[in-house]
Amino acid sequence: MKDDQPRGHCLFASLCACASPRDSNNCCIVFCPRPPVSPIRQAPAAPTRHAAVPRKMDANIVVMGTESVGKSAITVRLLTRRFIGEYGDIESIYSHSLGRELTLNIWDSPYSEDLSVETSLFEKKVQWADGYVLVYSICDRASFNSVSRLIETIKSTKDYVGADKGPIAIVGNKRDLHHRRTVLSEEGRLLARNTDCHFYEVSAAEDYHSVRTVFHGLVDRMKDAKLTSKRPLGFRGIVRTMSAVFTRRRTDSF
Ligand SMILES: Nc1nc2c(ncn2[C@@H]2O[C@H](COP(=O)(O)OP(=O)(O)OP(=O)(O)O)[C@@H](O)[C@H]2O)c(=O)[nH]1
Repeated sequence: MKDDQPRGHCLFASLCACASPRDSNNCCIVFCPRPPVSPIRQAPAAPTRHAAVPRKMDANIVVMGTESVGKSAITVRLLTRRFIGEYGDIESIYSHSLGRELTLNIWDSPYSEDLSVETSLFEKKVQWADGYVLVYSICDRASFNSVSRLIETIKSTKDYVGADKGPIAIVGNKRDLHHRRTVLSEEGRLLARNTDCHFYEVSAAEDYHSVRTVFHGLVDRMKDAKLTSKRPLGFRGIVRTMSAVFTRRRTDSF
């Protein structure tokens, strides 16, 4: 797509940081209403008299963690294979095709200390999610501590479906900054063992494959759990939620 062309149906083209062209399947769906984002797990197969057409499944993953741990960097690395250094503070849900069978929806939300925003969004995230990527920075002890609290909060949320059906990956990011490390790998591993989660260390800055392993591992576990229907949240519901966040932010900045 040329730079001077209009960006498809994107409602917020000037804000949208999505690197995918508007007419591809991998698109930032908060801003572009075209790709389906229904949390319904299995789209009905088209009726056919011939051999069975594989059903496309949706897998929803929420990426959480405190400020600047690299949530957006990890998400963008997975989607584009690139590390661009600086990322906007934009609440986004990205849709990404994994082969013909699966669409991965990834909800990347900037950290907010505004508890009223966080609390109202948190339950929606848990309701929506099939799996979780909880990120901390290996150079930031407070971010690691906050992952423990996040796990407790997720597990105590009424819509949480349990570790088998809602797998959680604990991800220590910024492994390239090992000279500034304040959290040992062993601590991450131990936390994962004690909380029935899965542990990874990655560098969004330097390594695509470690990031890919996190998401693919999670998806494999979700497939194992045979995704079941959850209460639909609906695309409109999510867009409204996002709009509320943007409105609030814009107001707050004055
Ligand atoms: N060295 C290094 N820097 C990283 C890595 N991942 C992210 N960063 C940097 O860390 C900073 C924060 O990254 P973001 O991806 O914006 O972090 P975030 O968690 O999404 O931050 P919020 O949206 O503010 O909550 C940026 O300056 C990134 O360039 C990494 O693996 N290594």
